[in-house]
Amino acid sequence: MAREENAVVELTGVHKAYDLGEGRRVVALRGVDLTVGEGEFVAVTGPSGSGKSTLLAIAGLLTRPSAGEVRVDGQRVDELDDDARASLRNHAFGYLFPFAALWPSLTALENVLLPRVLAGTRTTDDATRALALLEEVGVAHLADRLPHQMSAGEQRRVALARALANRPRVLMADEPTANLDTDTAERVIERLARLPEEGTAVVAVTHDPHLAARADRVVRMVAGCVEAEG
Ligand SMILES: Nc1ncnc2c1ncn2[C@@H]1O[C@H](COP(=O)(O)OP(=O)(O)OP(=O)(O)O)[C@@H](O)[C@H]1O
Repeated sequence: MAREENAVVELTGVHKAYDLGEGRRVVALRGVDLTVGEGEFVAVTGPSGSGKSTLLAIAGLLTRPSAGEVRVDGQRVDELDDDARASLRNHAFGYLFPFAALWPSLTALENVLLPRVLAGTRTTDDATRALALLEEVGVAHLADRLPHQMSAGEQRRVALARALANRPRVLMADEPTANLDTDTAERVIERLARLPEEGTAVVAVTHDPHLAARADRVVRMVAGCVEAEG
């Protein structure tokens, strides 16, 4: 298959089977091709169990495919060792899940700074930028709060700020608006929609038509295959 020049993440012929033990397995992906271009916003939709989260986990280097190829900036990454994949995750990817998963003993600001510490790339203006990221999603006034001192929606906004701390090449978002009130969901969608112009591509698994409507491309999964793109 011809490779696109500006592709950030490329999946080619990706299969994924989960082993349930005793010889049983579930086939989650059946030969998926997906290309995410630089600064592109891709929404992934489809019924429950169709393989959306598995696709996101493989494209985000959180899971290895059973077969097929995964490339980041043109380089094969499915066969890299765990350390190299972890380093790439820290430097090139941001992640957003339907739960905030903040570090409970760190304040909101410290949570946003954490990816910089983990990537070993901290600079003196990080705190200013972290505060600006919190400001963009309307929670800068909570910078000193611990996660348990914030509402679930506030924690999710802190998690979005944290996902952007390393200026990722790609943000992998799994149901980023699930269980959020309308205002918070709208705020999250607006922030995601601005990322492409900042050079960050977005892959968002979603059931939310408001979010899908803002994407450059909608990929629909059915039974482990990409059904259609629109
Ligand atoms: N860790 C796992 N072990 C075994 N089977 C799994 C595992 N994760 C997912 N599966 C199975 O793989 C298939 C695809 O699951 P996946 O979570 O990717 O679907 P999805 O489209 O994201 O679903 P949903 O919209 O319900 O979150 C399903 O049949 C699921 O039961």
